[in-house]
Amino acid sequence: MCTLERRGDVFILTITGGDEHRLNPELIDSIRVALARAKSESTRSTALITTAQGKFFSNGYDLSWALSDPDPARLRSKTMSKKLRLLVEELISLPMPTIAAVTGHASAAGFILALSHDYLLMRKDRGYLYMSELDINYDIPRWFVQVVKNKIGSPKIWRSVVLTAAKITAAVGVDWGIVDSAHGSAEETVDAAVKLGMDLVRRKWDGKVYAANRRAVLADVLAVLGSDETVGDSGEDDASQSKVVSRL
Ligand SMILES: CCCCCCCCCCCCC/C=C/C(=O)SCCNC(=O)CCNC(=O)[C@H](O)C(C)(C)COP(=O)(O)OP(=O)(O)OC[C@H]1O[C@@H](n2cnc3c(N)ncnc32)[C@H](O)[C@@H]1OP(=O)(O)O
Repeated sequence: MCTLERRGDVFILTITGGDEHRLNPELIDSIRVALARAKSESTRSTALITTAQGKFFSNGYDLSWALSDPDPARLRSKTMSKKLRLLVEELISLPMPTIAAVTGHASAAGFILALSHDYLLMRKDRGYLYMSELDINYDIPRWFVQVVKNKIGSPKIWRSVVLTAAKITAAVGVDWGIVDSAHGSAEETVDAAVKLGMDLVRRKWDGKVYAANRRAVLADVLAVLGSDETVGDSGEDDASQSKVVSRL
């Protein structure tokens, strides 16, 4: 699950445990509760850092949980997708700057979670940013692509990220304009994130204005997030399931 601590004027949301931090409803809700608490305690001088314990930031959706869905209507995958979209919208609407301190692998939905922060700092000694859908035979959701396009400036990099499923190290991420800065270890990454957060809170921006302006910058993502993208008809065979679930 996750914890929320306050270090001076910076909130640190940590996804805890040594597992893959797969994004299922339980973990997503735990993160959302922490965000709501940070929001309730926010002032003109606060910032949020999201990080994780272990070798994963988040290895993406909890596919085994979703695939074990007894409901032919695939309610589990719809629930997982809807909750992640709510979480991303809440991050985009948070009245304070947000920083992802990526201290481990961030795959697919986990990569999207990291990208949904204003800043992305990453350890350079290990960890990949990895949009893995092509490698695991799933169509990428349109809203994932919208996040990639909003956050990454070059169509050639979109192609590398989505159409080659590149395993992107921090150094390459800096090169490609995805990672703001690369650091020697998980601890150094979090320390750098705290320093960045403290620098940002010194500007004493009005959180409501910050959130409104971020929503304007990410209006294209919000527009796609909100559209009711549901899974297609049930009962399709495995081969076509990726088509079925591609609109999650
Ligand atoms: C059918 C109806 C129901 C539908 C059900 C589905 C519902 C959901 C629909 C999906 C919709 C599409 C959208 C999908 C979203 C998702 O999130 S789906 C899930 C996505 N997740 C994944 O695909 C998992 C991907 N992860 C991995 O493949 C691996 O975990 C990893 C990221 C590649 C890491 O590998 P791992 O072995 O786990 O870890 P490590 O041992 O740390 O690393 C492997 C080797 O790499 C070396 N390494 C690590 N970092 C670096 C670095 N920065 N630089 C260089 N090398 C590095 C590391 O040392 C290891 O090397 P070796 O020791 O030599 O192996």
